[in-house]
Amino acid sequence: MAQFSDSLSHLNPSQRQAVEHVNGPLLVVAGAGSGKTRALTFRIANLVLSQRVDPENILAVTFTNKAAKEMKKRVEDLFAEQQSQSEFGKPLAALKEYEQTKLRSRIYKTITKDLWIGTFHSLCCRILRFDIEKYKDDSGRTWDKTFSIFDESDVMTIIKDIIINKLNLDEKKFEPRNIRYAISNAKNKAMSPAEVEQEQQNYRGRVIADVYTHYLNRLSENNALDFDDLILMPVKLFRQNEQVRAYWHKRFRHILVDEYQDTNRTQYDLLTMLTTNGKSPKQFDDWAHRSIFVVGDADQSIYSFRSADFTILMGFQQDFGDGREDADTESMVKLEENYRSTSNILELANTLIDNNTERIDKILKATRGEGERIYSYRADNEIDEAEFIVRQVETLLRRNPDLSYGKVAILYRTNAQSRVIEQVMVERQLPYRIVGGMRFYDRREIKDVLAYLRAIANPADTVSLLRVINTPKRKVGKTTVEALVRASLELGVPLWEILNDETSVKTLAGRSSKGVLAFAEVIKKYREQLTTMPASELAQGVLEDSGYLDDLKRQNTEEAENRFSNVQELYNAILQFEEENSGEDEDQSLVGFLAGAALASDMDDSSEDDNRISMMTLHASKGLEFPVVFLVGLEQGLFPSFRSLDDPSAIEEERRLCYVGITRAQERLFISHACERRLYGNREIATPSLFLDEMPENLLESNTVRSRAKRWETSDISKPAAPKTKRSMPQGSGITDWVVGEKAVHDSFGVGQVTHVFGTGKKMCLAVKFPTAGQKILDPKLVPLRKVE
Ligand SMILES: Nc1ncnc2c1ncn2[C@@H]1O[C@H](COP(=O)(O)OP(=O)(O)OP(=O)(O)O)[C@@H](O)[C@H]1O
Ligand SMILES: [Mg+2]
Repeated sequence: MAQFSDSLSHLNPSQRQAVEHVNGPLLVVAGAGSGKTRALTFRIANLVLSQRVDPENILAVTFTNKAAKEMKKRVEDLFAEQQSQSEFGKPLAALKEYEQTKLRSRIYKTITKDLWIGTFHSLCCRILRFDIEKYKDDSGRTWDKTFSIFDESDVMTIIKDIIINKLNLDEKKFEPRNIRYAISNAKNKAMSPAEVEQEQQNYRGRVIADVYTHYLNRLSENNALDFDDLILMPVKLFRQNEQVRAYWHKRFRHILVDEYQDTNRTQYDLLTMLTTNGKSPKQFDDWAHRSIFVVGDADQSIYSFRSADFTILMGFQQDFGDGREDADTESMVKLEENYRSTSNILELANTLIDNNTERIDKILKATRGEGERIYSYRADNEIDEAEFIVRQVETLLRRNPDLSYGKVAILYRTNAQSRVIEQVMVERQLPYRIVGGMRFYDRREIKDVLAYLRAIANPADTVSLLRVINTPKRKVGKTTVEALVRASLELGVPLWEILNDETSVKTLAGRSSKGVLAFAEVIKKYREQLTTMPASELAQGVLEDSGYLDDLKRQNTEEAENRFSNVQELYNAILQFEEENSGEDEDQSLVGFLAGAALASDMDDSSEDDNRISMMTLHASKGLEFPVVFLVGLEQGLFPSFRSLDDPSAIEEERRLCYVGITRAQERLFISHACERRLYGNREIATPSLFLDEMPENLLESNTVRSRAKRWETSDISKPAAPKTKRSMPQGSGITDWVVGEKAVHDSFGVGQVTHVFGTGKKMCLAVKFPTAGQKILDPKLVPLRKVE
């Protein structure tokens, strides 16, 4: 019978050493395309298939959804091949199609359910779905399992609301985006609002701390987390609760991390706590049945703006390797052969990265032939650049029958660059897809549907309720919404409690109350069926009852049709989720689906095999490879970016990004720059990138003699005018007849106590708590309310 160890012959001796090193810590460092990810996936297969490790004991982490998907696919292939040999005695390809499908679907289950392969965010989300109820933050805030995950636009909505409406600040002086950035930074450094204030010691620091506090409250009131919390919270929970930590430590006996150079401190803390159960790695003495295996390349560290720190990679051996008494094996393996690129491409990459000073020299030898020279194109402008790409793709495909659109990638520095290229591709009818660009889950209609579902699943999620309270239009105006929100804030109860009470809604919403009540009715109806109705049925029901689908149909425009088919695609995703989780003890609930959706990226990824040109930013291209690569926009101020121009270490990071881009190419690499470019609305003369200057002439072929780079002096990127500051709600100062604490008699509800007085004079309303009917908001001018003497 074939053994998995036979497959190890597809590895070189160093890779094999890495794969077969079973317990203890191991670091694999190596340049691009040297088979790090391959070693990691083989190692997973080897642990399960040769070492008989239970898949549940394995955790493999990486940074992007696309990379995680790729990793799952590679592991699935290895498992399938092995299973086919041992069950049928022949290779997978020799099986009948239905046998292959059956085998693969069985393996797919193991890989997605037992084996944890995913991004840091998805891993943490899964942990929190088990244990979040055991967590309490420093101010006693708590969350429950139905938590929502707020994305960047939800977060900005909250921050803006706090700055403008809550604190009445000028958003021009305190730009929401900057404040958001400061808060995220503080969170990642585990700083509390008080510590932020202390550190800055000025008015701005006080404002940030203030917004930060309100923001934290708002998240917990909504039973929601942001992306920073997803990783921080498990770390804090592990510090707080030894039992929880010990459970996960025991479970993940083998931890594997790809792209380790991009870990930040929090992620490092999480990994260490899982590995050593809170002990310092040096003191940890139970390596007999566990391992931590990390692979990375410091030259590909490109996420310092998200606090990634490649010194963590460099410190691995010191942290985990040295000083261990049972360190009988080496704790580091180097891989020195590149299997991906032609030697011309590799030499270009190696020469470029050699200009960085903050690096450790390493060897990366080519194993493939010289290949063709790199073609460098100087375009007149961005349109000419796009036309060049399209022309080249057409020619390459005509001349080379083995090539197809799916083997071509276009990489750029910023998302904005894609538009012109897309336009030309559409004109020339070339199929393409944007990888990780406008995410499926960021589209308006998808966010609307998810908001409905989140509002149903999580009663505290006010942000979602507000998103759809008037979508489709139900004649619920801004004033009504403000009145409802104000009441919930003043009473300190979730908005839902107000919406769920007919009397209160009628009082506050007046003529709009019909729309509000209809909306609340739908949410209520499905909330009652949350645990009994399958997620797909629930989604369909809510979309029909809310009028959302009808509204799209009625619009009868191409755009609405598009949106309609996206909504259908989401429905398909829910069905798929249910199928994948159809086992007895599996989570098929709406809450389970929503957690996955919050973390998913581009749904286009699912059609992996389709034959389209891939377009993406350089950041999104990490870990991937393509036979043909176009690296565009090599201009000063664009790549390297203008922000990095006066900062040597930022330039080094841009250079690493360029290194990542070049090393994605297997056979052919095209690089281009334009002499003039319109970007962010301004037409600018562009100067070739300094990186072009650093590339050896003998490797390049070009449509022009290159001129030496001149620095791009200025970059006047004007910001769009900020919207006008909203006025805060007027505060009356009249005297009311009613005071808090007074008793009131209502014809139907009986005797109650006034708990709150809203507004004054004609606008006055009361919140009254009745022993049987609960809290109601009432307008004493409209309903008979008597005082009790
Ligand atoms: N020993 C080997 N023999 C033949 N091909 C190999 C070998 N190791 C890796 N490869 C191939 O080389 C290519 C690069 O491998 P892989 O993606 O694992 O590299 P990597 O080091 O992870 O690259 P990156 O740094 O870009 O993430 C892949 O196509 C892989 O299948
Ligand atoms: Mg890799």
